[in-house]
Amino acid sequence: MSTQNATSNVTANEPVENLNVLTSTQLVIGEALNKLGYGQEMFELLKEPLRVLTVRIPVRMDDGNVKVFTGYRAQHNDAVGPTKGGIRFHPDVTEDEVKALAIWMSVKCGIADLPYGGGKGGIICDPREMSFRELERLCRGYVRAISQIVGPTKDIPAPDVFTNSQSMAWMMDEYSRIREFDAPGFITGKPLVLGGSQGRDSSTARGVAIAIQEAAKVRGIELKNARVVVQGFGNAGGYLAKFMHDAGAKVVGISDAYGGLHDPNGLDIEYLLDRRDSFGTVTKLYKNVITNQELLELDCDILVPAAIENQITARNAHNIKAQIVVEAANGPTTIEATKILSERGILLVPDVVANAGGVIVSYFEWVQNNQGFYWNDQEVDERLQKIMSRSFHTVYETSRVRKIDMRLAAYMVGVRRMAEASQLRGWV
Ligand SMILES: NC(=O)C1=CN([C@@H]2O[C@H](COP(=O)(O)OP(=O)(O)OC[C@H]3O[C@@H](n4cnc5c(N)ncnc54)[C@H](O)[C@@H]3O)[C@@H](O)[C@H]2O)C=CC1
Ligand SMILES: O=C(O)CCC(=O)C(=O)O
Repeated sequence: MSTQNATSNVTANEPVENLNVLTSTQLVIGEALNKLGYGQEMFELLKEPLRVLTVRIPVRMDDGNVKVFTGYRAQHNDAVGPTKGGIRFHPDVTEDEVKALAIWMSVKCGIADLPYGGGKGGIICDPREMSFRELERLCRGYVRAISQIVGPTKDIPAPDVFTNSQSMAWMMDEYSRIREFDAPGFITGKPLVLGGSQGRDSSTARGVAIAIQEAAKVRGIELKNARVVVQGFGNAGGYLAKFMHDAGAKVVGISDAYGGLHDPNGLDIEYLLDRRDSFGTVTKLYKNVITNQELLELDCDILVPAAIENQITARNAHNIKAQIVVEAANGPTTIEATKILSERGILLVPDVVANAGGVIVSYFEWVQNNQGFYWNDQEVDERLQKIMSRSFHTVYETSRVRKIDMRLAAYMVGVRRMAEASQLRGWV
């Protein structure tokens, strides 16, 4: 093993804040590997995905014209097992973003001790502007384009931003047709009747709620009447707002891509969920909306970014009022902002710990598909609870003992198994 500094080819003190999620992730990976005693070779292996496929997907639109979409599938590291991770449909998808998302999946699976490496997919598109049938054709076209590199024992996709159980159903059907056998274990997040798991729909938020409970406990905050702000009102944010409301907390702010709603006395979450569309949009129905930036700076006890990347940055980290920030979204806080929050004594529970509930129940779904025997709601929930609280405390203790922030602690915990497996396979 080389003893050279693992971060040597990434600039550590950039004068301008780094908003590139891939290079900023590489900094943390490098720092974690250094602390674990690994050198440059391991960093070279883990700093990028092993495989990234770029595909062009022609789709016949409803008006008769053909539109060609660009998509990606990245597989970070499969030393531990098949790669796993969601598929994102969003106009801002980039190759670097998909690569970073795949690396985060590896770290997440390492912390939760799931037998997977990380993968992720994305298509540059705006599903809010597409019809149901156009979306079906896009989902099927994407599966045809990536079918050679995915599969139940190779790489198992799942939902992410602007994809859902219907998208998974189409993708599973297309894969089953190509392979000429029924293949429910190819993808997770499916509808229940197609081999989905109880609890997968709400599992990301359920996991975030468990992380919030544990964080509140260590900070001595009562959840009852705690003021919570949630950015993003889709799968993760919507369920989370409901769980917080059900736990007796006061959800004083929520938002979607078009703005936020604020009521210091608590919002009517049931009503808002009822009025929300399938893309997690609700604020378009209101005149008095605040911006997403204003939302993040609201007076509250617990802040949950549950939308997209780079929302808490060096520009607004000094203005965050919450005592606890729990990342339901992937990558919502920059490295610079992580430092600022940590210096200000704010407890930041990072994405790779907090939002792992989704992939944990996806793993349960895959196990159930493989064994052909299905668990009830309670069995899923108990297993999820166990893994989530174990992950939280392992990372929290590492951060306390090493006197480092929870993000770096999480990476130390998360990369260890993948590094060891890569070494045992003789890759490094
Ligand atoms: N769905 C899942 O199982 C998991 C999701 N996540 C992460 O949670 C986050 C949210 O994902 P989902 O809830 O699944 O997506 P979703 O598609 O169900 O909802 C996304 C929400 O974010 C809002 N949004 C989109 N662009 C925005 C912008 N520029 N500014 C503010 N809000 C914006 C949308 O309006 C919507 O309310 C993402 O970072 C995703 O990677 C993490 C783990 C698992
Ligand atoms: O459920 C899964 O397999 C992946 C979920 C996901 O994409 C994520 O955790 O970011």
